[in-house]
Amino acid sequence: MPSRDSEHQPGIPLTRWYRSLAAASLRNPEVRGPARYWLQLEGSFTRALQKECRESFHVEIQREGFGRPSLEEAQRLAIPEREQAWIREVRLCGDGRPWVLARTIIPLDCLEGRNRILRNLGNKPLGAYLFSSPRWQRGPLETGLCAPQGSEQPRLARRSIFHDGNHSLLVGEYLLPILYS
Ligand SMILES: C=C(O[C@@H]1C=C(C(=O)O)C=C[C@H]1O)C(=O)O
Repeated sequence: MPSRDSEHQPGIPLTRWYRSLAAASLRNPEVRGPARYWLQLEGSFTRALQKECRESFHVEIQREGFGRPSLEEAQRLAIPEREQAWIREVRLCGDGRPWVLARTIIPLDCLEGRNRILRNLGNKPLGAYLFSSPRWQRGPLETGLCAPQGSEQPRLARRSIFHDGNHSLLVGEYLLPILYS
């Protein structure tokens, strides 16, 4: 069954998540179009975007701090419903314009020890940290269908959990149409 996330903050669209691209395609065949490459890319999204840039790539923080994840996110991460987490929302920008919105939920127990650095990433891409260490393993990619907003807002998204031993964090990436059209 797809899961519906209904408590998101402004900027990140309401999104219905599917276990696979095939399952999402039954609702919206657009996932099989040019966006498919980005939805299924296994390696670092940051690195792949950097390669597409002609001039520059940067991460722009939209929101970073403690907050309450949505109920759906808490369930996905198997953390208590009302527990605070570190929430990071950024725009990944190529050649001066945003290409992707990203929302990351980092549970409290994932911010301890060497992972304390996750609270101080600032404009450094999270992907660079996650993919620089073999400790972090990515779980399966989910495909998201976003509630309709403006024509320049995300319609499609991807999400996965990264695991470091017993600790997990949830990274959602929302593709702006300019990335693939
Ligand atoms: C997980 C990755 O990290 C990217 C960088 C992010 C950030 O800096 O907050 C957020 C999500 C990703 O798009 C990746 O590069 O694959």
